[in-house]
Amino acid sequence: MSEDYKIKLENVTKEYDLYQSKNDKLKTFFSLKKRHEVPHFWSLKGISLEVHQGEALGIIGVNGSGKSTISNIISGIIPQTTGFVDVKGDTSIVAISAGLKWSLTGLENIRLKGLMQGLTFEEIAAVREDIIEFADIGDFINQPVKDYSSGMRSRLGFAIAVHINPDILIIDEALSVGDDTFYQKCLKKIQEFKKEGKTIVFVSHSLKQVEMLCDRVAWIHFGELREIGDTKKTVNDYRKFSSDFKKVTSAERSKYQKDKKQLQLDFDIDAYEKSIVQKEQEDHGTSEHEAARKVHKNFYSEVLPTKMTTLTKWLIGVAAVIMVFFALVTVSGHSITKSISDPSVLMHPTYTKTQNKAQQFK
Ligand SMILES: Nc1ncnc2c1ncn2[C@@H]1O[C@H](COP(=O)(O)OP(=O)(O)OP(=O)(O)O)[C@@H](O)[C@H]1O
Repeated sequence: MSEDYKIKLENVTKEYDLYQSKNDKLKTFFSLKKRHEVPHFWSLKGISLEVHQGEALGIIGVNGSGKSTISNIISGIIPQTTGFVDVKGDTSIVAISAGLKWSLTGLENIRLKGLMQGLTFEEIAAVREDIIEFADIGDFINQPVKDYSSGMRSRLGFAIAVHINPDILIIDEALSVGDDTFYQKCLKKIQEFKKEGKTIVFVSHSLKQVEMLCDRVAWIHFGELREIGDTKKTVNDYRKFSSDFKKVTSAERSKYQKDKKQLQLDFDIDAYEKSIVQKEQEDHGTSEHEAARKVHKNFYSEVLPTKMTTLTKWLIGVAAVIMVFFALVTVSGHSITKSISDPSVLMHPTYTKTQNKAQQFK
């Protein structure tokens, strides 16, 4: 892979823990046992791809294959579990389900997204009218977004995203709602973006839209990159898979999906890391130790731990015990040395001076 990229993903995985309830989540968080007891699902099983400046990359795949997970990782909405992610520039995501704050009005959302993108108040004011005109939602701009129809939300989300001037535009199923006039307006805007040399990631189930807009396409299949390359070839291969899949019996279809999902449940991250180490050794002739060190660094250095390690849990436990001890020492009125030599005194507080005096006059 070259360094001349706008977006780079290398061996990216995403794991979700499948907790039965919030209680289970809390228990696992504080548990000192290994968390392997919780079933977990690997939404991405190691994705590597690059998107270049001025390129429009389409992402296609069946429902639940991991397309939105990828677009959300690129946008910085969710972190990857392992792997290297580098995005050079400001991203703006347009997704049916992401971006807008429902309790705020349309106008407040324009301000919020503008500020989040790093625009000044003057810059926001300069594009505000264009956004309102593009979104075409009339007086609703002063209403909370929760009162909008899904089409209105989508129009506003798209209008904001394309007017706050991002380097990278990520469009996740945003064109599937809204009427034809708005759709044509969006297509025109995306084409303008392309002409300006901006980078686009386009997630869609509409193969026609993908063919019209994308220079290359990545086909994601049950968490894996099944194919990436020329739009026509990749889309045709995907069409062939879909039509072949429709021809088999529904029992065969369910079995195929069930088996694929099972592989996502059984995915072994350590074995995957080892396979990358092996490839690194073969490709660069490095020693196993050196390859393992390099791969491990790229695999985990980017990722903030989302779970407490056992050591952290122990340290928090010890800190809690010390805090409780000092609280009891203070309340009991005994000295620290006495409390350490005979902790049972903590259960028998000393009398205060006033109480002692009161005792004398009894
Ligand atoms: N928060 C979560 N917890 C558990 N599993 C999740 C979570 N978010 C996504 N998943 C699972 O990860 C897999 C990929 O989801 P994702 O939304 O990325 O797929 P998709 O290709 O965008 O699907 P669609 O085409 O239906 O939008 C799915 O099996 C989904 O159930």
